[in-house]
Amino acid sequence: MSETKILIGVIGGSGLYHLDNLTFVETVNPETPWGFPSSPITISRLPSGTLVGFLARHGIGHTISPSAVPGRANIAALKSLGARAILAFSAVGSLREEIAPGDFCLPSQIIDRTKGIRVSSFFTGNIVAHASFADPFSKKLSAWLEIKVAEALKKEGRDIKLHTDKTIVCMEGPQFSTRAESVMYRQWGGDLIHMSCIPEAKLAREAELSYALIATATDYDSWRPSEAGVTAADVFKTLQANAATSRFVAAYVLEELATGVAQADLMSIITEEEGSMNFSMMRRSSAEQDHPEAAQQLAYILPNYFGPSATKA
Ligand SMILES: CSC[C@H]1O[C@H](OP(=O)(O)O)[C@H](O)[C@@H]1O
Ligand SMILES: Nc1ncnc2[nH]cnc12
Repeated sequence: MSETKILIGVIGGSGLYHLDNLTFVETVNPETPWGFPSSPITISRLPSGTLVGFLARHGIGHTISPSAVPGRANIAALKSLGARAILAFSAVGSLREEIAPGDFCLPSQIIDRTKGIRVSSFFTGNIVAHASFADPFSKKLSAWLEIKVAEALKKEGRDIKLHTDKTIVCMEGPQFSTRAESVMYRQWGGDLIHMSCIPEAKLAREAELSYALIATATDYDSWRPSEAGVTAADVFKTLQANAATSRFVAAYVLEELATGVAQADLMSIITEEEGSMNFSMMRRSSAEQDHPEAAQQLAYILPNYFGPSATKA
C-alpha cells in the first residue's frame, strides 16, 4: 500500500479522465475487500504541497457502464489512501430551461431511480447499519464550494453560470429516459438527471467521507416537446468543453481548500461526516466476535470502529 496520504479524493466522470496542472507523484491501484477501483488512482501534489488522488469513474478508456462502476472499491480505495473528502464530477442532463448545456450546478438533493442492480452499502454482511441520508451531499463542503466554484468560474472568464441547491435524479441507464419519464421527473421536482451519484454518495456517507458533486450540464434530456430527445452525440458536443472547465475548477478549488482556509475551518468542512456512523450501527459491541469476517472488511473503511485500531468499539 502507498505511504503517501492524500487529503481529498477526486472522482472524474464522463469526459474527465485526468486533472491538469498538478505535479505527478505516483499512480497506485489498491486492492480493497471489494476489489479494485474503476481506474488506478493518480496521486498529485498541489502547488501548496497537499496531495490529492484522482480516479476515473468509468475507467481511463471509459469502459465501465454506470451500473457496473465498482462504487465500494472506489470509495474504499480513496479512504484507504487517507482521503477525508471526495469531490465528484458528473456530466448531467438538464430538466430546467434555465440550466443550459455548459452550466455548472451544485445539487443538494437526490431522487434515487436506480433499480437495485448496484450494491449501495458496505453493510451487506451480518453487521447492520442505517446511515442518515436526509442531506446526501455534505452541507459544509457544498456551501464552501458554492463560493469557490463561483470564484473559479469568474476567473475562467467565459461567464459560465453556477446553479446551486438543485435536485438531481439518478437513473439506472444506460439508456436515456423516455419523454414521459423526463416530464415526470420535472413534476417530481428534479432539476438535473444523470446515472452516477447513487451509490457513490451513500457509500461515501457510510465511510464517513464528506462528499460533494459538481455537475456539468450537457443536454436538455427529453422533456422539451418540440425538441428531439437526448442522444449520446448531444452529450459529446459539450463534454470536452465542460471537462476542460472542470479541470480548471478542480485545480482552483483544491488549492483554495488546501491553502485558502484556516486549518480549523478546513477540518470542520472536510470532517463533517466523521463520527456520523457511531449511532447508525446495530449491535456493534459484539460484532467483532460474532461476525469477524464482516468486521474485518469494515475495518478497511471504518478503522475507528472495527479492527485493531478501533477507538469507538
Ligand atoms: C455519457 S452520457 C451518460 C453518462 O454520463 C454521465 O456520467 P458521469 O456521471 O460519470 O459524468 C451520466 O451519469 C451517465 O453515466
Ligand atoms: N440526459 C441525461 N440523462 C442521464 N444521464 C445523463 N448524463 C448526461 N446527460 C444525461
